[in-house]
Amino acid sequence: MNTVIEVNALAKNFGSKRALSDVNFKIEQGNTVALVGPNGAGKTTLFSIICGYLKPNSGTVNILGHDPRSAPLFNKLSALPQDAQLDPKFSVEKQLRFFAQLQGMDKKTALADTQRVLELVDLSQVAQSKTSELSHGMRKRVCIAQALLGSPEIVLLDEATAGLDPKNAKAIRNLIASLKGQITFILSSHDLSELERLCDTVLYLEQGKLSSHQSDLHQTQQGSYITLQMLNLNDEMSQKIAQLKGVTNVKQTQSDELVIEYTEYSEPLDLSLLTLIHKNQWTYKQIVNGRTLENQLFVD
Ligand SMILES: Nc1ncnc2c1ncn2[C@@H]1O[C@H](COP(=O)(O)OP(=O)(O)OP(=O)(O)O)[C@@H](O)[C@H]1O
Repeated sequence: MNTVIEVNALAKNFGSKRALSDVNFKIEQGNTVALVGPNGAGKTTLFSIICGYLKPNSGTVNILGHDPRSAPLFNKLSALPQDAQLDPKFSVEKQLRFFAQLQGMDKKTALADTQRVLELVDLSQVAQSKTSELSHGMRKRVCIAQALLGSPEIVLLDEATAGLDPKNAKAIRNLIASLKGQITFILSSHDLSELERLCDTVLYLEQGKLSSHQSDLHQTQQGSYITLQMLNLNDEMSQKIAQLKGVTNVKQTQSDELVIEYTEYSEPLDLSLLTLIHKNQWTYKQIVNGRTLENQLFVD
């Protein structure tokens, strides 16, 4: 695997405010990375440094073997900033064509690529509309289309689906999923279930520090946990589940949800759980192998 982004001892201050402190991580080619953390954790600052919009106070960032601001990265890294703006006076097609030509495409290629990316975000029908005539969600999708112009190797999307209705949010998730592996994505979002479905790596920032860096999110976390949602969950159920062979810990994470930690035993735990539920005539809503990203990050 090739490392496409390497960040070492990164720090960024705004005056006396320390926004990032000693951040270190590596991202491999084709990873889909979730950048998560509470408000003010430093996500946008980190994005801005990787894109070259901001300079760090100290530390290094290496992208495809180059400094963030260097010419060889032109066209290889693109980004959708959180507050991306379009010019309201021009049509969607004209703006995207302009950005494509800025990337060095001739007029004909720029038009073809504009049409390609508009199709990807399902907006071909508004190509001739001015961006001021579009809804917020449509403008967001135009900005995503812009980030996909050319053939970027790395795409950073800050809150790509924020403000989109469920159908369009799903379409954008499907689009990202379809490009997974070909493009290295870094996605920032407060929607953990969305990131969980799309990402294989998570960077968790808290108060400017990277407090968790997990690779192979799904592979490493599955297997030793089961997340169980029960109807009318009560203490007796938790206690009986805790007594099953192989179970090492049972934690209630929501009013109807248990996260069960276990070590492998000859009988699969999901089977013994189902038998126990059936025997006691309890009703379960869902049994899932592994833990949700939310439980991985916020429940010890
Ligand atoms: N231009 C700036 N001037 C001063 N302080 C700033 C500036 N930009 C960010 N900060 C501060 O740096 C810290 C990190 O901000 P940042 O915007 O990177 O957080 P974030 O994780 O993106 O937050 P959110 O989830 O709310 O978008 C915050 O304390 C913020 O107030």
